[in-house]
Amino acid sequence: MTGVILKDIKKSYGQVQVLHGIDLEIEQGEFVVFVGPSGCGKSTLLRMIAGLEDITSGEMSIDGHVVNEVPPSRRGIAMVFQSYALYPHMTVYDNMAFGMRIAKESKEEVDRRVKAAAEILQLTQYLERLPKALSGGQRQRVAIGRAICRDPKVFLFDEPLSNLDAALRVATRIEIARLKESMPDTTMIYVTHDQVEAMTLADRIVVLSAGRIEQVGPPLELYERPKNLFVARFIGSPAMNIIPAKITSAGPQTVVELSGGKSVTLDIPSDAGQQGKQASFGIRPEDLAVAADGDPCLFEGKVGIVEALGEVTLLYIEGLTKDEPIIAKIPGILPVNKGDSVRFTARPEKMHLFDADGLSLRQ
Ligand SMILES: Nc1ncnc2c1ncn2[C@@H]1O[C@H](COP(=O)(O)OP(=O)(O)OP(=O)(O)O)[C@@H](O)[C@H]1O
Repeated sequence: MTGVILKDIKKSYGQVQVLHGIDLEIEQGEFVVFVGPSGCGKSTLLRMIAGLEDITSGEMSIDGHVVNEVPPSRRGIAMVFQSYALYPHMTVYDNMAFGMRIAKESKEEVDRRVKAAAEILQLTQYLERLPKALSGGQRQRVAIGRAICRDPKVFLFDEPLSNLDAALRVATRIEIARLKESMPDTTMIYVTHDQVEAMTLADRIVVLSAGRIEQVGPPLELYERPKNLFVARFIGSPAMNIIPAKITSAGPQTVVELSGGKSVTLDIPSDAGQQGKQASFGIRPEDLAVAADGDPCLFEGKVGIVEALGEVTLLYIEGLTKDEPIIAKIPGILPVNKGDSVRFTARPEKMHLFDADGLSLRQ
């Protein structure tokens, strides 16, 4: 069964078009995360699903019904924002019960739903407290609890963790993962800037750029098989290294010459028409390794900066690309110093190649 369908959804503010035709089908019970650079239209799209923004053109359905003209209160959605917006003079219990009391639910039903939501979110012991006596993470859980009590068909989250400090973010993210498990039939749509939230919570990630969808897929598919340079650079942190290259031989395997002169053979096929064309070679920092004797050398580079984090060492290698250094993320502690020359290797299946238009040549 389908949860939310967007067909050629466009949005303009006056003369400025911010969404250029979004097509997306979200299954009932799916957890979908919207990511993309600031200003790409994530929040606008979410607010259009909520009914807080008009749809300029296109068709939107929720649960099989076209909702373009349906007001927010009748869409069966609940939304959790960055700012928790709790009533400061009401207890946690009353904050969560408020919407149901307005809707004239029976006292027993209100009590049942508040207690069930508090149980899911581990808020039972805080029900009599006022919001000011809670941490930021607990307050956000109350805001989520209030939304659960409305028993929505679709749950919308607009960067719900961005006001929390690092430790609370992790704890609350885990609460949201648990919430997803406990509400398997509820469709969830979540906007975030945070890679870890997107990678860990999503069934599918939607990558947006300048009001268009770049790619939709499960997190690891986007990580391992980005369709284009934009997604390759956007998913993963530190970002994928991109080295300008020229295709010197096309065929079942492709041979490229990296800027710097090194020749690399990739297990990626290319058409004869690619011969002689410019391309971009991609390798993730975590897919680079220091070459041992006998390993094929991908390239040799001089180390500019060493960041020893204990768990991993980040090496910034200079001279291979004009603007940004190549980054290598090597597990553990490495006896390497600034100025050392290091030979790197990588497994062929971890290499990426993009044509002159930025499209991946991997099938
Ligand atoms: N009410 C408005 N009037 C005019 N332009 C708007 C309005 N709301 C948003 N925009 C513009 O629409 C574009 C998309 O904004 P939106 O808030 O959806 O981006 P976003 O991807 O959520 O960004 P961020 O990650 O910074 O929150 C931006 O260029 C923004 O300036």
